[in-house]
Amino acid sequence: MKNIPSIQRTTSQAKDLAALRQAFQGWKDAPDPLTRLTRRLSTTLSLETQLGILAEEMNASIPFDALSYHHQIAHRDFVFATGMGGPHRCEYRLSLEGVHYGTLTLNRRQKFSEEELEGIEMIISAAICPLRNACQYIAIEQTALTDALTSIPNKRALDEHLERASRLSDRHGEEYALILGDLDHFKSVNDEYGHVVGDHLLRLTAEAIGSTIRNSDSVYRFGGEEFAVLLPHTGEQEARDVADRIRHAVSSLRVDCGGTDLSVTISCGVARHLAEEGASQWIARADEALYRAKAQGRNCTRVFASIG
Ligand SMILES: Nc1nc2c(ncn2[C@@H]2O[C@H](COP(=O)(O)OP(=O)(O)OP(=O)(O)O)[C@@H](O)[C@H]2O)c(=O)[nH]1
Repeated sequence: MKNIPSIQRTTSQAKDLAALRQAFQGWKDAPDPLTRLTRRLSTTLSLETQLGILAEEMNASIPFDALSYHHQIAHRDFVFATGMGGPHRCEYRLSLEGVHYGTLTLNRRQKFSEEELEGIEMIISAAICPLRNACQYIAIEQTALTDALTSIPNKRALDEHLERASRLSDRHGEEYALILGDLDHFKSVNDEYGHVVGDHLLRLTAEAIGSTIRNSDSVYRFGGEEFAVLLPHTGEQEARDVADRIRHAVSSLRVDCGGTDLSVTISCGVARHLAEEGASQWIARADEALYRAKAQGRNCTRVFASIG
């Protein structure tokens, strides 16, 4: 075993420790605005909460009438705004190591002085690293909830949304329906035309389903060639109609495979949410309905309630 030299305490170390103790006290009690700002920002990875803290701390040093922030993260617009505008504005494109992290705008009724603009830049410089971390956190979270092939939400996102829908349905009596759709004989598409064509068809299917449903509905890639659609404020009959529209949209897809037009069909199972039911039971009933649709000839819709 290697010998570890014994640690000698020197007078300079004692001084360093005293300075550390003093710095800690200062950091803990946060007398200066930048220390307080960075300390508060480091307590959260929520970009919204961070921007609220930034607005509060900024306003304490440089009063403003409105602060807004805009950034596109993982193809989605993130917008934060607080206060009401004013004719004078200063805008900052936030960036760190060449990467853009959004645009921050301050508005005020009075013009900003040079000293104030300098102060704003100092505050932004102190906040940029935590803001970068929060932006990256959103992007990572988004990636974890998105299917890489089709760019639509994945099964993990569906599980989260179904749990939330179950709770809302129980608490407020809102109607929710779930459609599970599974492409028919998809294995033979891969076998005959190859995985590249299969992948292309999966992307087209995701788009076709997405363009068939309302804005308030959401589509997910549930598994390999299986999709799910969650429909708020939707009863059984309405959900069946949506499933039939999805079937029509998917069967209308054509992929040109060197002279032959490839087409597919999809089978759908529908289940509305039942009181006190958790996400997994709800999915299981929709899956049961889908199983019936497959067993009863494919390219058709079956609703769980109508079984038996
Ligand atoms: N190209 C491609 N194929 C996939 C992907 N994920 C799953 N698959 C394929 O989807 C096929 C699913 O086959 P099966 O479960 O037998 O179902 P099926 O052939 O669609 O038959 P039915 O569902 O009974 O109508 C398999 O060949 C999988 O390899 C993917 O990401 N890309």
